[in-house]
Amino acid sequence: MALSVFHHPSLTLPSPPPQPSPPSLRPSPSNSLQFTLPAPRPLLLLLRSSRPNRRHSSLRAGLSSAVDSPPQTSGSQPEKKLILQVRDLTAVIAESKQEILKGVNLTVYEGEVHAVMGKNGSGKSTFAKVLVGHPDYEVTGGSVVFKGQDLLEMEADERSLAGLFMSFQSPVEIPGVSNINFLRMAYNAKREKLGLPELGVFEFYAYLYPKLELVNMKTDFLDRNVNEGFSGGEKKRNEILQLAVLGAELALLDEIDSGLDVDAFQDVAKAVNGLLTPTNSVLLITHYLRLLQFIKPTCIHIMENGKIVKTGDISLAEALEKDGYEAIAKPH
Ligand SMILES: Nc1ncnc2c1ncn2[C@@H]1O[C@H](COP(=O)(O)OP(=O)(O)OP(=O)(O)O)[C@@H](O)[C@H]1O
Repeated sequence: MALSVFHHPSLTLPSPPPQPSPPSLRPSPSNSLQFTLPAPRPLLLLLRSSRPNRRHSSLRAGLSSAVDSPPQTSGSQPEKKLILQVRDLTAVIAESKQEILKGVNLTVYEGEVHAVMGKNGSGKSTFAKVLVGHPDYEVTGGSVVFKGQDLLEMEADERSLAGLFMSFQSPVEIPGVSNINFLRMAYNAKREKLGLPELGVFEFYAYLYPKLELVNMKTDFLDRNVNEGFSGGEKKRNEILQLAVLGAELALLDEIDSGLDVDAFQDVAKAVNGLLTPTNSVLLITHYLRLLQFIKPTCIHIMENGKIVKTGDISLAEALEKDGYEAIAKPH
């Protein structure tokens, strides 16, 4: 799921590209859907449920030691804006109350790319999903400040409108909603929040078309239902298309490199790099050094058993590739 898009839509709306090809929207019954969908809370659709993820009342004291990014500024350089500050975040699975996050600490400044690595089941995806307010999880302690606001007090769609985007490891299918309708609804919801007029079908297509090129995606995918029948690689491209359209000040990208063929991997990595600006930030979850050689991280964090246990530079991922987790993921 971003505009140079990583910018807030209001700041980055391009002037309509000259003579876009007419949208491949046919005045068919299926297309009429796009005009009749209920008021857009499209990001909630991606979370599968509209159950809000409210902060648990019994907040506990932090459990782990802080592991932040290295110092961000030096000497006369202008101070960077703090985008995300996670302190001692704990969370459980809402249904079973099993604790998954056991005190996560992480600080992200504007323009930074953070990578979170870790063994299967260590809690990486849960961390990202908790940040976007996924209803499967309940926060039990700690704090998250996003651009100066208490993120945990915000509903999932408010988080998205505030500039947080997540591309899911297993993107959800949304039957009955075409990709272009979904994108337009989500984008117009952001514009509405900014007090901007909605974009009509043709205006939106003009805005969308260059982004399709960015991710090297065929227009055929616009008329198909969101992710329905998409291959794994097509879903990943579609996630990055969503990001390109919606923009984000912080994009959480969960294993965008998994299941991609060589060409798709390069397209996706290039597209993410193309969306990076000095003022937006990315948190990448990945298992592979290869992605981090394309999208250069500011820092790499290793998550183990629901905590970040180590933070370093690219050499951490290199050591991991060479020696595996046992060799490097020792709590300090
Ligand atoms: N909704 C859920 N219901 C039951 N168990 C869950 C749920 N969400 C997460 N878990 C469990 O929490 C643990 C952490 O899962 P998570 O998906 O965050 O791991 P991960 O580090 O992203 O793993 P991977 O690298 O395999 O993607 C796992 O043991 C997982 O089975």
